[in-house]
Amino acid sequence: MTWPEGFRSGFACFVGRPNVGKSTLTNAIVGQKVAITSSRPQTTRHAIRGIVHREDGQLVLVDTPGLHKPRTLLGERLNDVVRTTWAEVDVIGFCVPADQAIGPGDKFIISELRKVADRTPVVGVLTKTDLVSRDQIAERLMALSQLAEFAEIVPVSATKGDQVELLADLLLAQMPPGPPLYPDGELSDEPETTMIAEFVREAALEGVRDELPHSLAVVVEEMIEGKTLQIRAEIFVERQSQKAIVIGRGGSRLKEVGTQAREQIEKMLGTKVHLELFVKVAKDWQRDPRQLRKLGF
Ligand SMILES: Nc1nc2c(ncn2[C@@H]2O[C@H](COP(=O)(O)OP(=O)(O)OP(=O)(O)O)[C@@H](O)[C@H]2O)c(=O)[nH]1
Repeated sequence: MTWPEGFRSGFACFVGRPNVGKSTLTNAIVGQKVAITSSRPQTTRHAIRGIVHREDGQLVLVDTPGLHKPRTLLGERLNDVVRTTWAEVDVIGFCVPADQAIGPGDKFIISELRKVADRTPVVGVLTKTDLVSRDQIAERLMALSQLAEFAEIVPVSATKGDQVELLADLLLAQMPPGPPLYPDGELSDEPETTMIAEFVREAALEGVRDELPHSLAVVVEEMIEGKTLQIRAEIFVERQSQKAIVIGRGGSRLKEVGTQAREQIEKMLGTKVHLELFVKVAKDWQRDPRQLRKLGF
């Protein structure tokens, strides 16, 4: 396989105590729209939180549950999952918040990190820098640097967007050379996305096939991971009259379509799904190349 010269790709995760800003940072790095491929990524067993597509590389951010002091067997199992993730990613971002002193919780995590991933580069991330003074930032950076051997140390504010780009650069620099792991941009290349769209299409056509011959297309716009997988899909028809058919009296048909499609999707993915459907009129979409591509033809 060939890929652009100098291209890097791989997996990263953020670790740290609860509430240090890992999720906010992930969203800031990935951008507004956290476009998740699915609950079952192909190259990793871990939930993907977001993918950064860049000219020079691709950064896949994965989720890890928090590490706890195990008190139960379940706690131990959970910690095993955490450790497996740590051992499998290419770089780890270790987060501590600028508005709190480094404490025993941080030291515990770092020592555990070192046990399972002693060769994985760790980038020290000082989060929430907008909450403190410059002096305080400098002090905290010093303290952080004494905690462990970090490949890099960087102060960021996810809410202000300060240094977030730099952090992405630093993480990417730790990735091995390699091709993109996931297709860029639109989700339509994902086999699972295609299948989800197909389920919705099938359900929408059920019983009204004759009234809507072929003039119906479905695009999965967004999938967001969570306790339930949130899917937002758009059903495209050509004319206003067709829109009315799909929606039905008081939205009754669309509701049925949603229920039927959701059940199929849940069966396929094995997770709970919240499916939101929108019906749009795309006039003459069958003759517009740009629209066609968007609709996956
Ligand atoms: N001022 C400020 N607040 C932030 C920043 N990043 C996160 N926060 C806030 O800190 C809180 C925790 O942020 P999360 O991103 O949920 O933290 P987390 O580490 O993912 O938390 P867990 O999921 O519990 O592990 C939220 O109220 C955020 O709004 C930041 O850069 N600046």
